[in-house]
Amino acid sequence: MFDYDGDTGRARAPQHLRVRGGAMLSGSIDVKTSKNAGVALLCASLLNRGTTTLRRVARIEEVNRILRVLASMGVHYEWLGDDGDLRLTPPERLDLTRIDADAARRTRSIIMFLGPLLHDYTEFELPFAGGCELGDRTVEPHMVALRRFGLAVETSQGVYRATVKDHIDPPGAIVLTERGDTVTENAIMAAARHPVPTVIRNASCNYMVQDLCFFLERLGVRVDGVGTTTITVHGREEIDVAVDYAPSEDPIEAWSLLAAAIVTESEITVRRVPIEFVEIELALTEEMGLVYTRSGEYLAANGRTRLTDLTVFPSPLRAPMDKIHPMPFPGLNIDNLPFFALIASCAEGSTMIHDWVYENRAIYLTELNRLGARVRLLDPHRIYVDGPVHWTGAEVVCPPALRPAVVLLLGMLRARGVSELRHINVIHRGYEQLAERLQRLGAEIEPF
Ligand SMILES: CC(=O)N[C@H]1[C@@H](OP(=O)(O)OP(=O)(O)OC[C@H]2O[C@@H](n3ccc(=O)[nH]c3=O)[C@H](O)[C@@H]2O)O[C@H](CO)[C@@H](O)[C@@H]1O
Ligand SMILES: C=C(OP(=O)(O)O)C(=O)O
Repeated sequence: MFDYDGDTGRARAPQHLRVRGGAMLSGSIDVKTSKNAGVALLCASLLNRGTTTLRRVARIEEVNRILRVLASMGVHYEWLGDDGDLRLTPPERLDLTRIDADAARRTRSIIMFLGPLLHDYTEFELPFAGGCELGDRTVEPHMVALRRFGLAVETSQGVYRATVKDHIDPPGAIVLTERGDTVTENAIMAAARHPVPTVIRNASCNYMVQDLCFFLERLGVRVDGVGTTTITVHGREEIDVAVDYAPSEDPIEAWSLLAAAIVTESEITVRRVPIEFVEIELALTEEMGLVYTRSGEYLAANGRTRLTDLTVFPSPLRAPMDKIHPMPFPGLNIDNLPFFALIASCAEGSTMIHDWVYENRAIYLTELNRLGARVRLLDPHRIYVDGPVHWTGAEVVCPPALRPAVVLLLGMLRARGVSELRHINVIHRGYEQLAERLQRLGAEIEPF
């Protein structure tokens, strides 16, 4: 399994990690900005004729892939310094005939080009959306929403062939058939340059959608109802603004780091946690026995998202009374669910975890059994996790899914002896220098 270097486009050799488990972690660590807002904002930059500057963007493969696609269409981008500040300058007209299909097929986020592109292009092709292997992920809700903006899509030979009608009736109120994050973002971006206000119902109000709305406000697009499931977008036909925006911190990275502390029974402080987006995870884990303190709140650089610093302490955990399951925000985030397999393995008793969202993701969590965990697969969506576990080192190949791969790495931090995690490139898709940052907290990890 090879991955590609975002800057050079060259195939990267597989990378592996050797982990000596058992080290206690200590100190504090800052959460980086989110992958999912990062990719949405890169797509949203296509709405703007002016220069888009994004601050502290996570330097991860998912971002690199979208950048490669944007560059292949003629967008000029440059990293400004070493802090992840990124400037994007669009060409007069995009060249949609030369899209980097290889980079595009490696990400699902490419689907979010549809909303911005339908404003200026009447016919274009995009490679099929790809990404982690989590089972089928529908694109139909995107098509249902975007059809109202005149988009028709035929699929053949690995591409979406899009045509856009010249004249459409105002879409008015759109009811999304799924409360998905990227479908909401696509509908918002389609509405952002539509001259008549569009109401979007059953909208996701998750963190990346909020960041996108805050960004659009900076572009002069009024968005009412941010943070609720009914959003009204007051579009502007032309957007030509030199915009500067800083997306907020990643609740999934925050929860990954808190899970690292829990599994290693360490005391660490995770700084810059977007608290609103991990509140349920935290409340649930508190019920399981987690002891933690939180600082006062302060605002993220976007001026809107509330952040806090969380310090977790070694705590004896017990299994929760009820099953753990995800829900659209404000529910427990589906991308945080895999970390509960790890947390439940540290708790006394049996925990049922129900992943109704993805067809394939729960299955990968049984890989924890190689480290001594007791994860029983009831069906493709439900697992029972028995704890507490005596973790032992093992050699494991990363599953082709980001979060389960990180869950394995964190399990290895606790496992007695030496473990090897192979083909960790999948982790680079969503985490910047995770191994190095864990090392700084005291984890004994060595790349090879
Ligand atoms: C780039 C990005 O932002 N990715 C996130 C986004 O992907 P994205 O928005 O693309 O998620 P999908 O549209 O694939 O939805 C995930 C799964 O949930 C199902 N579904 C979703 C909503 C709903 O109301 N009913 C329903 O059944 C879908 O059919 C699909 O099987 O949201 C996912 C679910 O939160 C997260 O895991 C991804 O990290
Ligand atoms: C499933 C995920 O994201 P994506 O939509 O990018 O595949 C994830 O972040 O775990």
